Parts: sequence; structure tokens; C-alpha cells
Amino acid sequence: MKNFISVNDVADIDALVAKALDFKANPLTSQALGSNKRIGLLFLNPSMRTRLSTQIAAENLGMKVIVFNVGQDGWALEFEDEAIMSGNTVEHVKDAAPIMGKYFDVLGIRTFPSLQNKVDDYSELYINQFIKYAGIPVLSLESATLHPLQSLTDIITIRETFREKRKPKIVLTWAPHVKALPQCVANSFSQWINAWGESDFVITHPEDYELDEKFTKGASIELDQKKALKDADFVYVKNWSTYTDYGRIYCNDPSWMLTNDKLQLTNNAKVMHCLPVRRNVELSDEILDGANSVVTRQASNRVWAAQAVLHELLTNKLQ
Ligand SMILES: NCCC[C@H](NC(=O)CCC(=O)O)C(=O)O
Ligand SMILES: NC(=O)OP(=O)(O)O
Repeated sequence: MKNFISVNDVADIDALVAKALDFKANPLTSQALGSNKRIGLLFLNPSMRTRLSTQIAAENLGMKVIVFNVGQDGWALEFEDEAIMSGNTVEHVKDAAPIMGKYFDVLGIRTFPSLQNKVDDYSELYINQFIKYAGIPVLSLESATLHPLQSLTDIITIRETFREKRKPKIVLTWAPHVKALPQCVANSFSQWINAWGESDFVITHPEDYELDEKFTKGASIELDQKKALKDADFVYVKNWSTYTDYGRIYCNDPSWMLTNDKLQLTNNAKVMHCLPVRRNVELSDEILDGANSVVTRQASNRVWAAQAVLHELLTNKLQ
């Protein structure tokens, strides 16, 4: 694995999940691999779980870690090639990234979409510019359209929670929110679950909230949430803003929020969410505090996902 930007960088999802679960059982088995290696974690946007879990994962592998809140503490970066930098941006990624490539062995980057310009966001300009100019492996800590460390964690959590021989039914359901949020968690979850191919996968959302087909192709789309939830083994709850008419809130119908009543339709489903979550807007207290929620387990698995991926990046780098 050269970079970790999407599921397309993964040769074998099940093998990566197995590696993560091995690290969960024995966190410190590969301390020598990362010794004398340094990772830089660049945040252009806020983060709690990704920031902490990736640091812990890197330390478990013996790496040194520097976290840099570029968005807050660094010079404002320019990403457009041939830009005339007479505005607010101070330093071009073309100048900054090669320096980071000298300071670090691996570079992690967290960016969000603007939700203003679909073409720009979906071109993944920021992360691609870092890949182009840093010259070292780049790890997505969530980008404009995808969140691969989250999705790997989600599959790890499903794998360790579901013990039956048959394929689980997994439902990704849209939920209400007060803000226009990125599509990245939903895109990425769809992309990974489809590539994994080990489930009956259904996506449910209000009309006009369809995601980019590039990620959802292979899933069944069911606009009736109650029908979709029937016999589900896992319900993944997430808000996203509209994709087609980009970055808008068309619906804020509170009846889309998952409640215990709706959970009755499922096969006693485990409920998942990437977090952070707005309680009693996106997900009810009764679900989050109830026995079916696995959100804390899911977030704790972020360490093992990051550790498995860093192990792959370091192993590839040493070859
Ligand atoms: N890193 C995981 C999720 C990040 C982002 N959530 C947010 O921006 C929440 C903001 C708020 O609730 O105000 C999202 O949904 O894609
Ligand atoms: N789920 C997730 O990525 O959380 P943070 O935004 O806190 O990193």
C-alpha cells in the first residue's frame, strides 16, 4: 500500500481487518517497525477521534508523532496550480509539501469539502496535491469526499460483532441535522461495504438525497425508511447534505431520526454512527444510551484500523 486514500488502495479488505483485530489482541507486537520513523498529522479541520486514535496507533508501532493544526496555526495554504497569490493564502502546497516530505516518513491529512463547488470537492484537490508534492506515503484522515479509516473501522466492528454464518443485512440511513454536512462518511461507507461484498446492503434516504452512484452502485436504494429497516442486522445512521443540487438541506423531517419504535422493525440491529453526533436531532438518547448502540466500540476500533493501515504503509516503504 503506497497511500491510503480510499478502498482502492486496499488489496484485500478481509486481510486488513484481520491485521487490525490481531493488533487489538496484541497492540505492541510491531514496535520495531516504526522505530526511528516519524508521522506528521496535519489537520485543516477539527477532529477528536481521528487525531487521538492515529497518534495512539503510531505510538503502538514505535513511531514518533507530530500533530500540526495547519488550519489554525499554520500559514494559509494555496492548492490551485498557477494561482496568483495576492489574496489570503500565504504558502503554496507545492512549496510546503516537499518540506514535510523531508521532515516525516508518513503524512496524514484531514480536510473537509467546501460544499460550495462539487467539481472542486470531488476532484480531491487538497489530498491529491499533497500526494503529488510530498513524495512520501499519504494517509487520509478524512478528505473532501471519503473517510477510509472510518469505513475500515466500521467493517472491523461489523466483523467482530456479527457471528452468524449468513451475510448480515446492513442499512445506511440518512438522519436529520441542523447543518449541511459532507457526504464523505456515507460515500466511503458505501464504497467499502460494496467492495467488501459480504452483506445485503440497503441505503435509505429522503427523495433528492441520492449519493454519487460511483460509491453506491451495488447497494439497493429504498426511499421508504421503514421498509429498508426490516430485518436489518446493522443500522448505520448518518446525515449528509444533497449531492445532486450540491451541499443543500432539502429535508429536515425529524421523523427520519432512529427511535426504539423503529428499531423494532429490525433484527435487533446494532446501531452505528461515526461520531460526533447531535443527540435528539440525528440520533435519539434512547438509541445512543440503549443496549443496541455500538458507537463507543466503533470509535475505539479506530486505533486498530489506523494501526493496520500504518503497518501496511511502513512495510511497503521499507520494501
Ligand atoms: N469526522 C467525522 C464526521 C465529520 C463531519 N461532521 C461534522 O462536521 C459535524 C458538525 C456539527 O455537528 O456541527 C461529517 O458529518 O462528515
Ligand atoms: N469519526 C471521526 O472522524 O471523528 P473526528 O472527526 O472526531 O475525528
